[in-house]
Amino acid sequence: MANIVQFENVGLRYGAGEETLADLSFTLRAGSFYFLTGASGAGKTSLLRLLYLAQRPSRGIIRLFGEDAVIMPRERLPGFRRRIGVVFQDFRLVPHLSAADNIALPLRVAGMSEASIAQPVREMLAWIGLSERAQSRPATLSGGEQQRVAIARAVIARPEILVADEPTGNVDPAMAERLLHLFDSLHKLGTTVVVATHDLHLMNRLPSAQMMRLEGGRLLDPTGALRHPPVRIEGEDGG
Ligand SMILES: Nc1ncnc2c1ncn2[C@@H]1O[C@H](COP(=O)(O)OP(=O)(O)OP(=O)(O)O)[C@@H](O)[C@H]1O
Repeated sequence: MANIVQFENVGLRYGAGEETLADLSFTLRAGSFYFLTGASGAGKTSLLRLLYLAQRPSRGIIRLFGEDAVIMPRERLPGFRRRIGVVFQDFRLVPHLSAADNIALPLRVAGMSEASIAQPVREMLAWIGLSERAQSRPATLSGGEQQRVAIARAVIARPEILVADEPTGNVDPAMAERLLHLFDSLHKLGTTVVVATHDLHLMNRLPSAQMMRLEGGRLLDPTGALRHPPVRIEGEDGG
């Protein structure tokens, strides 16, 4: 299975103080499911931001889809980001757009015609159980409903990687389980999934997932799944 994400000696420092993240070296396999855990402030959101290219590291190498993402020309970043779906901790739905239009956003950004957008949006709304609320604005939806719209928006363009930051933080246990089921069904379709969570119960529901654990700015590898032999990138080292 291909290595879809590779970090080598990555460090992240905000301002002049200590590094928030230090010596991150790990590999994520395409098609695997990872939980990212760690105490509040351990750096989970920071690691995810590095992963979806919202933040550049202070040092080290990050390879995504086999390419060096740190030295990548700025104009190529949007194309790369479109291959990664993100569920933000605070949803970040567009307030003046309906649920359907929020979900359609990535397809519109990708330049798809209106005629070809309608069907996948309808399917997504049905998948998250919100067909009846297609025209509702985010402010009129419950936290769990907004969460599901955010997830639908993150996955509608079929990203190769799905990153979710505390996606069950605002929902009851039954809804958390349902959301986990949504992520797992994507994973079964081949998407690489990374979910940051504090929720032990949730992690126990998916014993086959790999664990990433941040402590003191360093990454622990409790299931031994994060270190694989580095892949040789074409064109590197004269190769
Ligand atoms: N933009 C920033 N500028 C300066 N410091 C930051 C910034 N973002 C995060 N930090 C600091 O980096 C550390 C890690 O924060 P981060 O949000 O990554 O942790 P987290 O594990 O996601 O926490 P939580 O579980 O509470 O969401 C914290 O000490 C935080 O204050």
